[in-house]
Amino acid sequence: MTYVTFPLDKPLDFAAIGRLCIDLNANEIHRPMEETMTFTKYVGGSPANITIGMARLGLQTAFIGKIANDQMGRFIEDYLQRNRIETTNVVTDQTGAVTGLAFTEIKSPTDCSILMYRDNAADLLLTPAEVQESLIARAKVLLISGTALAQSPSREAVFQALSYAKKHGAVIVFDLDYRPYTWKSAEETATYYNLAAEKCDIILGTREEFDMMERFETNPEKDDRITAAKWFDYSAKIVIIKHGKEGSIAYTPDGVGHRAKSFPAKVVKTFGAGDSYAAGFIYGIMQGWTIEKSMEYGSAAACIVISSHSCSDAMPTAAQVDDYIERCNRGEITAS
Ligand SMILES: Nc1ncnc2c1ncn2[C@@H]1O[C@H](COP(=O)(O)OP(=O)(O)O)[C@@H](O)[C@H]1O
Ligand SMILES: O=C(O)C[C@@H](O)[C@H](O)C(=O)COP(=O)(O)O
Repeated sequence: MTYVTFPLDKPLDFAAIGRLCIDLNANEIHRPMEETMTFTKYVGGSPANITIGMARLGLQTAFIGKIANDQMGRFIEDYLQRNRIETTNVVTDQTGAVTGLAFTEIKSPTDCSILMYRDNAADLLLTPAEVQESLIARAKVLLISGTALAQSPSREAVFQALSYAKKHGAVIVFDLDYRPYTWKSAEETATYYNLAAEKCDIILGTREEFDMMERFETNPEKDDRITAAKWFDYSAKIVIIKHGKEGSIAYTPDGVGHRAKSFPAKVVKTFGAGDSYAAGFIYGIMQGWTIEKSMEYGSAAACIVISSHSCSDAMPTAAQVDDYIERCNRGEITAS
């Protein structure tokens, strides 16, 4: 059964809009941030990670965003280009804004946290006029990520991108990517998330992210089926609710709840799971695979990333995902 139809005549497989940042991941793991002395620098930002994931899987990709006019901004642009990601709509800020930083603390395979430095971050300064309609017109898929809705003018830039995507028939994916510290109030957050979600074909988020969106609704049992059903009255064809290690469930308008097996992983850190899962899942759906097979692919990609030190740099190729699945099926990989 096909739930989403992609405009196959378009040359660009995937475009994402939003945050381009830096991850500084603790080198000394299994200790708190207070005792961590050194970090390794990677490109970060959830939509950037997903785009890197899609490029590694062999797709034609582009990014729409704004970088700081500094060494960090140039590092990000160079990394995207080395990964064959089109940067014609990566705009350089001219106001002195800086690159957002995410310092990660890896206390244990299950206890990780992120300290974000996002004052005057360049990515939130992308304006609607800077979003290239011609790029979105070429794309089969546009991915938006919730954090870009947190402030103007990036919020308006995302809504402008959504309107171009609708006009030109791109499939729209919404990764909720809710980072509370970027927002002023819970009411504002829920309002803009709901307005954006109405326009999207595929919505992916954790149970906690959907809880935030249901602030003005009644779902006392936090029932995934009730959560998903709302969006089928708008544009959604697939709604995925993620439950960490327990796996995820994908709902479709026919009322089916699709589940897929998850895989064991030797976990180094928990973050990066959602981004790699999104890349693997969207890739699978774009290949015309079933929802279950696509979810399985996303889960395997997630296992590879959480077993590694980085998020972006660890994004697997298709051969690496296939190999991981085969090794799991042969019982060669066990959980940590
Ligand atoms: N510890 C784990 N072991 C195996 N797979 C995992 C683990 N944690 C996450 N995953 C996989 O990654 C997917 C997304 O993870 P999740 O933690 O829900 O997202 P996010 O990183 O956005 O919070 C899960 O549905 C699951 O397939
Ligand atoms: O999104 C960020 O700004 C930080 C990411 O690069 C990061 O490492 C991360 O948190 C990944 O998020 P997840 O995939 O939702 O766990």
